[in-house]
Amino acid sequence: MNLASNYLILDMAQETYTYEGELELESGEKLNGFEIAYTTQGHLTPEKDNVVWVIHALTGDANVQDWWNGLVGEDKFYDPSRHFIVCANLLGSCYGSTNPLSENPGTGQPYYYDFPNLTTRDLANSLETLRIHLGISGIHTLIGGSLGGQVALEWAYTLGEKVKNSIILASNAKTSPWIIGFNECQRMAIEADASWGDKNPAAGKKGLEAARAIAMISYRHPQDFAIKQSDNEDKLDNFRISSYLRYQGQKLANRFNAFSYWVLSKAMDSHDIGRGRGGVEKALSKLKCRVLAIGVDKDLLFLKEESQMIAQHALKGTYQEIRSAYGHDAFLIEYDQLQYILSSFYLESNTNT
Ligand SMILES: CC(=O)SCCNC(=O)CCNC(=O)[C@H](O)C(C)(C)COP(=O)(O)OP(=O)(O)OC[C@H]1O[C@@H](n2cnc3c(N)ncnc32)[C@H](O)[C@@H]1OP(=O)(O)O
Ligand SMILES: N[C@@H](CCO)C(=O)O
Repeated sequence: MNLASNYLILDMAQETYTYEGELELESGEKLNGFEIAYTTQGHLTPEKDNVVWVIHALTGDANVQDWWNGLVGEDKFYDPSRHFIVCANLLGSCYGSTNPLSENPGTGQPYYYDFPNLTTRDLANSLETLRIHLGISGIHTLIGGSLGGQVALEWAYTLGEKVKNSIILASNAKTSPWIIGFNECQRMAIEADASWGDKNPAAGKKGLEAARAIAMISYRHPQDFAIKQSDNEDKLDNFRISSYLRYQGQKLANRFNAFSYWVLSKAMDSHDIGRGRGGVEKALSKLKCRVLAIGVDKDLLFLKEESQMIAQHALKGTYQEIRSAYGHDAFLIEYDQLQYILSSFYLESNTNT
């Protein structure tokens, strides 16, 4: 960890934080200790005013400079020579944080199907323990897309004045029935795999392939597929899009597992910033930070209207839009537009990072 260094440390290695207490979950269950894998890049200024905390999406990890390499890294918009960049692997995910394949301290065996249900609020609470551990008193910018945006919004609510700017990309304040429906179809695909139910890390792997293929249809726009996956020659079968979706399914199943996918997709379903707080609009109006909600014009999953709604009800909210045929995944890809939108946002408030 580079918190106290006087020197620029641009290299980043993943570290693990262990929380030894009990995390009380919204479900009423308790997680008896957990680990969070995280990375930091750059160093904290003496004023501790340069923290950029990034929260990854459904299948991301703590290595933000890899999956957001057009935005984070040396000479990029968020640059470790100026910013102290933190990214943690979400609880439940399989990239180093406690997840269903981790050992259940109660049994000495992996949790598998006994891993508790998590909500986006639980995920935010687990990040809060890491913030305290790192001695970060204030966050200049909290930023995340999709599931990461949901967790960021939840966390911004409880952080209050400890966060100055929240940037919520292709996300929402409450998960819509449309998104829950997509997630349910994906979990049905996992359940339809005969190996689901086995106590084995590979259980549900074929089902996960199908789940990712279903998800890809929601992450892209028909225009993107028309451009990239149309067949030129006359065909009766073996269409290009079929091989693309199968390939994407295999690619994910080779780097992820069905247990973490299940837990995180359920967490996404649970998201509702207004639960127990008098509703979504009231909760948004209580956010103390500036909120930049960025929608994607062709996002078929997290509709741009949902981002607009965040900006409309947040006390200090702004809406900006990415125009992209990629659809939902544009927030991971459209770097030029993102840089322009982010620059304008910081210029407007004179809160240069
Ligand atoms: C350890 C880790 O990897 S963790 C973190 C990485 N992932 C994340 O953070 C999650 C967020 N990232 C993502 O979801 C994705 O990486 C995105 C959205 C940014 C980009 O998605 P991609 O799959 O790279 O892009 P795209 O949809 O263009 O697909 C390209 C791939 O499909 C293949 N492909 C394209 N068309 C076809 C086809 N018709 N048939 C078969 N394969 C095809 C390409 O060869 C390419 O393969 P490759 O990934 O092995 O190079
Ligand atoms: N493509 C993203 C999901 C959409 O936010 C991911 O795999 O994490």
